[in-house]
Amino acid sequence: MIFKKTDLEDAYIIELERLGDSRGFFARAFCENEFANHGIDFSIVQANTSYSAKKHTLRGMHYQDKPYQEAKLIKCTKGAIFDVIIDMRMDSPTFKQWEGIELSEQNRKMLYVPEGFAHGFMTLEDETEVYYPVTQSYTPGAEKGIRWDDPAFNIQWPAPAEIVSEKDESWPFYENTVDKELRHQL
Ligand SMILES: Cc1cn([C@H]2C[C@H](O)[C@@H](COP(=O)(O)OP(=O)(O)O[C@H]3O[C@@H](C)C(=O)[C@@H](O)[C@H]3O)O2)c(=O)[nH]c1=O
Repeated sequence: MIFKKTDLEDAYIIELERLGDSRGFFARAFCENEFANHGIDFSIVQANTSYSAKKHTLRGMHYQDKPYQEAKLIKCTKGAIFDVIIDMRMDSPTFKQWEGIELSEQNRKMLYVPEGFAHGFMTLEDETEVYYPVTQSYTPGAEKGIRWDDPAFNIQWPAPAEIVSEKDESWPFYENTVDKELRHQL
């Protein structure tokens, strides 16, 4: 696995290290030891698949509150997404910064999302599937979100969002509530 630092502290783009032969190639999609070599303890407790029928469906921006924070390893197995993370850790040098990367069936890249980051994506093709192991069980009471179009972050999505869930439409704007909640947790 090839780990490449992103501009955000502790987040990585991971590319496959292909061992090719006449059949095709073999590559690790996860390796506990290689993660440990990068200082990451990634203990999978759940793995999710999401399917979106339509291009420009947007899911996000999601995270779980302390003590249920989760790390995620995002891989697009069919179609393509613009995957976005925001560093929500108040003590991080990249606090409140966002980064986006295209993950696709073709490029086979993965994004390692550390605990304390909000995560979301926009599909770039119809019939897109995303597969992602996570390090925490789903905890509905700890589910949090911020709006994908929040001016506090100004995420540059590649297209207007066409399909968004009611839940994602109803997340608060950061400056109104999230900032106060996060400060309260410190
Ligand atoms: C996330 C999740 C949802 N659900 C249920 C709740 C609901 O009935 C249905 C759909 O949930 P949501 O609308 O929250 O699904 P979705 O908007 O796809 O949520 C996901 O978005 C991406 C961006 C992430 O980063 C994930 O961690 C997760 O938050 O599935 C579970 O049972 N387990 C889970 O782990």
